[in-house]
Amino acid sequence: MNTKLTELYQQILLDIGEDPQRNGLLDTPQRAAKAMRFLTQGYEQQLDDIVNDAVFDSDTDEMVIVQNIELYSMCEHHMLPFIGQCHIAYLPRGKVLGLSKFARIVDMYARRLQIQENLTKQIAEAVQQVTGAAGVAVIVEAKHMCMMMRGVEKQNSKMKSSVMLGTFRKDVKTRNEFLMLLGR
Ligand SMILES: Nc1nc2c(ncn2[C@@H]2O[C@H](COP(=O)(O)OP(=O)(O)OP(=O)(O)O)[C@@H](O)[C@H]2O)c(=O)[nH]1
Ligand SMILES: [Zn+2]
Repeated sequence: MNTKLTELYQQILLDIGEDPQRNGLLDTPQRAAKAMRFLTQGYEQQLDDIVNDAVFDSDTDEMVIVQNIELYSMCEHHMLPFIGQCHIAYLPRGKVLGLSKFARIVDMYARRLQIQENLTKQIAEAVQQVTGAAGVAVIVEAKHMCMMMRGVEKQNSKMKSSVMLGTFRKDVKTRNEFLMLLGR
């Protein structure tokens, strides 16, 4: 498969002083292109397809939390990975979302070039949109390779970002209940 992206990776190898013809690198441009397509496949996905009508009627209005969803994204400044976890809570209002769909929503937005703040907001707004919930809370905690492998080279710092919508934003008690259930 000789796509444009494959050719560009060949060029990168030359540019960094490598020999794309040496044995170990022969298939590398193609592999790297395939990996990059995978890591950015979120651009080709739509929320409706991801959710696939897995929104079910329910009369519960109690808080639901999906915790520790792994997250692999890439920062839009350096195109280096940031890796962490996402926690999502919502207050259903007549509808609940299929459990796996929270992880699919996280992946859809994570597999794009992102900054963590925007990623957090996009996940929260998507959950709000598909569930019509009374409130949505999202926390993302992640380590950024651009801060670890290069730049300031800090190995232990972690970024935490949160977005609170609806009741989670307006009502301190609800927010505190969420944080308590998360173990914060
Ligand atoms: N707020 C935010 N900043 C991020 C995120 N990912 C990377 N950054 C930051 O984006 C900034 C880009 O800063 P620049 O000064 O333009 O780039 P740089 O010279 O490579 O910066 P250094 O990383 O400080 O070496 C850096 O401070 C990064 O740490 C993110 O998800 N959110
Ligand atoms: Zn970065």
